[in-house]
Amino acid sequence: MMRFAVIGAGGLGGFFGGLLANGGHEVHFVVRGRTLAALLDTGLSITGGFRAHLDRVEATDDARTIGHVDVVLVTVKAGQLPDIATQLPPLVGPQTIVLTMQNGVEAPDTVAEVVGREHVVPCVVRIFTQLEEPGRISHHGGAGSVTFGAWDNVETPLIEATRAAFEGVGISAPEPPDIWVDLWTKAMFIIPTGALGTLSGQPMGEVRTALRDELSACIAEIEAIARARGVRLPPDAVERTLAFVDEQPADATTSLQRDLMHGRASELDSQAGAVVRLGRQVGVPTPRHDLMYAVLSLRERAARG
Ligand SMILES: NC(=O)C1=CN([C@@H]2O[C@H](COP(=O)(O)OP(=O)(O)OC[C@H]3O[C@@H](n4cnc5c(N)ncnc54)[C@H](OP(=O)(O)O)[C@@H]3O)[C@@H](O)[C@H]2O)C=CC1
Ligand SMILES: CC(C)(CO)C(=O)C(=O)O
Repeated sequence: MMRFAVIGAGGLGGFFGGLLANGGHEVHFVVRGRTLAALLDTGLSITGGFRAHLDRVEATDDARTIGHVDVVLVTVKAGQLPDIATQLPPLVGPQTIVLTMQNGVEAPDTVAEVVGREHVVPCVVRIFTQLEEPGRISHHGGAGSVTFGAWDNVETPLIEATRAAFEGVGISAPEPPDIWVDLWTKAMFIIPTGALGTLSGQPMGEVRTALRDELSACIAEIEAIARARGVRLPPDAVERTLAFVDEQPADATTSLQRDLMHGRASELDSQAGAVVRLGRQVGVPTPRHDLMYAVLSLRERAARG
């Protein structure tokens, strides 16, 4: 059995932490406010395709009370990473690995600045979960997968054991050939579909047909940045991404899209914003993302009040 710390107990943190605790692993949640009170008072439940109920879970708002763990799951939203910087160091011993589960491509670097890249294991989640209320998580759709790998893609016994822990609780966790390819591949899917979907007010079925040329051009902007950064994408990365979009249910939307459509703060800055920033860094023009980011920033500002 392994020792985990899970920072945040929202859709992803509550889901993974709950399943791992239910599977007999030692899991400590690092949470705050209402979530801390709910976890300590009523435990944690997961509904949907995966189910679990835990009357009691270990939770604290101070990671120093936990000490070193084998694995940290960082599950706050990308924009919340700076707020947890002080919670990370007490959890990280010489061997500890820290999985960054955020959408977008910047979280591994952000977390590496705090704990060192030798501890960071970038992670890509292809599972849909939702925080219903503190301590109550729902799972939607298929079983999905979680992929992760070391910064240099070299498998270690601890990463292997973590894979086995996920698999042991029913979560597919295959070893990706190159985690950076995986991370950018998901970004090429989620960022353009989310931004175009929000701007048009349409789900993926409409975006991939009525806006196919724009979608393809947006994906190509992200592809160009990835290549400029040395990510070894396959030659037909754009076509593969379009094919993946085509496989999604016609009414699918992304979490960013749902957040902005409902007037909630979103991960716009770490998605379209990151494309604009990283494009400038490597000298790749991103005119479509520049425009989408500028327009959607007005919505984001309104949502943040
Ligand atoms: N859910 C999903 O299906 C998927 C999500 N992702 C990515 O995973 C990341 C997390 O998403 P998701 O789980 O849905 O988001 P949620 O908003 O459901 O969960 C984030 C949790 O982090 C907590 N949190 C924020 N700041 C702190 C802090 N300083 N200390 C302790 N807890 C904190 C929040 O609690 P509080 O109420 O206290 O703010 C909240 O419960 C995102 O980057 C998302 O893009 C990727 C793939 C799928
Ligand atoms: C599509 C999904 C749920 C993939 O798991 C996602 O990551 C998002 O909408 O932000």
